[in-house]
Amino acid sequence: METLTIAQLGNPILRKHAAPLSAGQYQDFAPFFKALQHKMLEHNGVGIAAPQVNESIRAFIVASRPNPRYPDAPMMEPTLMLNPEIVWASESMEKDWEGCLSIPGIRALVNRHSHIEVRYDTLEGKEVKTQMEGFIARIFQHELDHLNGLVFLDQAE
Ligand SMILES: O=C(O)C[C@@H](Cc1ccccc1)C(=O)SCC(=O)c1ccccc1
Ligand SMILES: [Zn+2]
Repeated sequence: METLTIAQLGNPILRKHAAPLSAGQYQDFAPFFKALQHKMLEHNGVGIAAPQVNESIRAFIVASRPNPRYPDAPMMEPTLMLNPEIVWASESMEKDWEGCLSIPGIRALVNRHSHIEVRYDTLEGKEVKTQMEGFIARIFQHELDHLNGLVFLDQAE
């Protein structure tokens, strides 16, 4: 298991637009994605994006779970999402608290779309299209920002 370190705010990699992966590369990155998930769990994250561990590629993990801040958050298996996109976003927005593994100790209120429709590829190269709402939609938007060189403080209220 390669040891990864989490880039902190100020590291220019967090401000880059991450590169898409070609389907032929998915399996090559399998060991890295295992290490990425391990790192997220080590830090009790509910998500993590590849650029946060210095790999500027369009991949992240979403792993919602109930927690003190979001007691009714759904429990979901950590899900790896490759080349993820939002294909539709609701007009309605919701403000709630977020944290970031790259900006420890800071919480901020962030406005996010309350409902989104997303698409992404799985490691096996299968395309998934699905709707998200609530805390999962929030995590997805937070992680997608990381792929586009944004952090939650950029749109904090
Ligand atoms: O930096 C990351 O991408 C991980 C981040 C994801 C995230 C948390 C809260 C809202 C949206 C996205 C974290 O997991 S930070 C860890 C943490 O602060 C937290 C954990 C559980 C619930 C809420 C925050
Ligand atoms: Zn973050």
